[in-house]
Formats: sequence, structure tokens, C-alpha cells
Amino acid sequence: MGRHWAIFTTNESNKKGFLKLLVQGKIDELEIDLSRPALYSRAQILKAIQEEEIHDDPTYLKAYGQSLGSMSSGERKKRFLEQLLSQNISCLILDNPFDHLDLEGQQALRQQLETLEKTPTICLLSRRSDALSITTNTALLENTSLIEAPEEREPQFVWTSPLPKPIHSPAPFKSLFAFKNVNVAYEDKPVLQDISWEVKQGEFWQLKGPNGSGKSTILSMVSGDNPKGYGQELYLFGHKKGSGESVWELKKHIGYFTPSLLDSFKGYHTLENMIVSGLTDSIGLYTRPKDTQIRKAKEWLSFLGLADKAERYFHELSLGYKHLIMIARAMTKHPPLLILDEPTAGLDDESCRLFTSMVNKISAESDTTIVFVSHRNEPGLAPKKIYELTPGPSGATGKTTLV
Ligand SMILES: Nc1ncnc2c1ncn2[C@@H]1O[C@H](COP(=O)(O)OP(=O)(O)OP(=O)(O)O)[C@@H](O)[C@H]1O
Repeated sequence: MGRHWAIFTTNESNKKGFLKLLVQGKIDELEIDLSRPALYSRAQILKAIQEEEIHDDPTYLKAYGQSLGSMSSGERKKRFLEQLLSQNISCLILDNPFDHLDLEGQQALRQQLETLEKTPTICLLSRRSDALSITTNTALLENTSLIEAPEEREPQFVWTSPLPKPIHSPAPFKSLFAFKNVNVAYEDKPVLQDISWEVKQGEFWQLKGPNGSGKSTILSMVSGDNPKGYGQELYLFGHKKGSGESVWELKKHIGYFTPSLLDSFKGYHTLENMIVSGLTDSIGLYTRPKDTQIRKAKEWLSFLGLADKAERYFHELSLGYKHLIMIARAMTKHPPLLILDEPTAGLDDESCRLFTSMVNKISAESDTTIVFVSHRNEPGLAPKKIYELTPGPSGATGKTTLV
């Protein structure tokens, strides 16, 4: 039987550096043959899709009658793994294989991986609960070194201050958005069927549903980025869709965070400027901020325990703190609606708990309505209502559950 490593990563891990050493065959202590490694990661899947698009690579079209790019996320992961395993590999390196997959997709991939007893695996995981049942060895990655994985720690940070108050009172909306029997199809493919969902001021929702069930489609209709709502019973911030409100007007009412937003902030932005720029939804600052705005940003930094780090650069922060700054940035204008789209992807267990506890606190101490999109049951997250999409042949239908 081969060795199967579960290597847990935290904010202090240099995963990129470690992966590089692994594929170069420079990590002896794993006692695994690294001469022909295969890397299974989101980046590698995107690379394979690019190969198809740019260089007309026919591998997937020939094998499955469909290109990798046209497959659903679950199918893509399954087929990509099959292709890796069909090659003469000496071991399989997996980087957070379960991220962005719905529960069904996670189970299917888990089954596929757990039958790999003979092919040694090295699984880099930010969540301990993702470890495979075939795991024979565990370690923690500190920088690029492996150390013994200690017992799981409870989060050290306790919120000592109340949530900062808004500069101006946010616009009061009793109903933030309402879908009434809304249907959506792309060309002739039905995606949403008879969706009726109303979200009111101060509520805390989790939006759930398998990959491809239409969660992003719903969110893009709420943020005004998707024209599918025209001519339907869709009400956004007090107006019927199509009655004259601009996308810009809608966005003023919404704070939004999804991890891919981090890609826009790779330059030199201080923590203070990051938060101030949330007031204007801009990337970077183009005018001198007002004193009240700077004071508010400092209040948020102090709330996060970062009061002495206002001039530090955002890109120097750990991933966990980057996510916290991004919600502070989204919250600084105290939007009536805060949308968090799979916001914990890539976070380790401890950062995740810290993140969900901050979201709970926002819900408890402000009028902001929260819609939290996640495939996982996030430990510690305390939504009051769940809207769940279930796909069907005529599009996904939705159901509300009180928690
Ligand atoms: N612009 C588009 N053109 C054609 N089809 C689309 C478009 N946008 C979404 N779809 C299809 O609509 C369906 C719903 O997609 P959507 O992205 O809303 O699902 P999701 O629940 O957010 O999925 P995931 O959890 O994987 O992010 C999918 O089958 C998708 O392929």
C-alpha cells in the first residue's frame, strides 16, 4: 500500500514554495517517489482549459466527447483526475481538491481518491475535515518545512469592541429584493424555475445549492449585472427591475466579497486606504480621503486588532486577515445588503472560524442583511434562514428553511 500524506496548511505556510520543491522532487522526508509527480490543482485545471482553447488540445474532446472547459465543475475535476491517473505517474499531489465543489461533487471526488490505495498521494489541505480516509501520515506545513501537526486550536481572537457605527445612516429598505415566480433560461437551457424569494432588512441568509444550480445567476440579478430580470416580477431596493435604476445605483446598496476579488488588489495599498476605498468602491484612492473617512477606517482597523498596522501593505497580510479586511472594506459604507460569495474558500480552519464569527457579529450588531453563499455547512456560522436551490429538468426550484 502506498503512503498517503495529509499536509495541513495555515496562514504561515508557503504552499507555493513547497509545491515547487515537491514537483522538483526535493522533499525526501515524505518517502515517496517524486520522479514523475502529477499535480492536481485548480490552476492546473485552468491551464488544461487554456491548452484546449489556445492550442486546440483535443484530449478531453476525444476521450469524453466534450471539452474540459464546457464541463460542470464537478465533472471537470473528475475527468481531469482520470486523465492524470491514466499517465505513468509516481505520485499524485493534490492542492485543496474539495474547494468550490458542492457536497455531492465532494463525495464523488472523495470516493474516486480513496480508491487510489496504490498511487501515493500528497494532499495539501487548509481544512482538516477534508483529509482522506486512506491517510497514513499527517504533517503541518510551516513556511516550506514539515512539522508534526499539533492538536487543532480554538481561535485565539475574541471580539472585544462593538462593530463600528456607520458614518451616515444606511438607506432603510424593508424589502431588499424580491423574486416573484421568476424564470431564467440561457438559450434553451432552463436554469431557474418559478423562483419566489424575498429578503428583508436585517435578515441573515445562507444561499445553498449544488454547482450549476443558479446561485451566481440569482446574485448577478440582484446586483444588476444580469439583464435576465427585465420584464419579470423582480424588485430591487424598492423598485421593480427595469423601472429606471442604474447598475451604479444598485451597487451603492450592496457590499460584496468573493475571494477572486483579491486578485484586483495586488499592488501597494495600505490597510487604511483599502478600507477607505470601500466607501467609493474603487480599487485604490484617487482623491484625498476626508478626515471622517480616515477616522472610520481606523475604527475598523482597531476593531480587527490591526490599529498599529494602518500603514502596512495589504499584500503583506496573511490570507485570513486579507479576508477580514475585505469584509471591513465592504462594510465601511454600511450597505443595506452584504453579499458574501463562497468567502471562506482557501482559508484554514482557524481563519474560517474567525471569519464566520465576524459575519455573525455583523448580523447581530447592524441592520445590514447578509446573504452568505456556501456549499459547506460552515462551522460556527449562524444564519437564521436558508434558501436552497434544487436543480430539475425545468430549472432549479428554491425552498426556504428556518434554522
Ligand atoms: N452567461 C451564460 N450563458 C450560458 N449559460 C450560463 C451563463 N451563466 C450561467 N450559465 C449556466 O447556468 C447554470 C447556473 O450557473 P450558475 O453559475 O448561476 O450556478 P452556481 O450555482 O452559481 O454554480 P457554482 O456553485 O458552480 O458556482 C449553469 O448550468 C451555467 O452553465
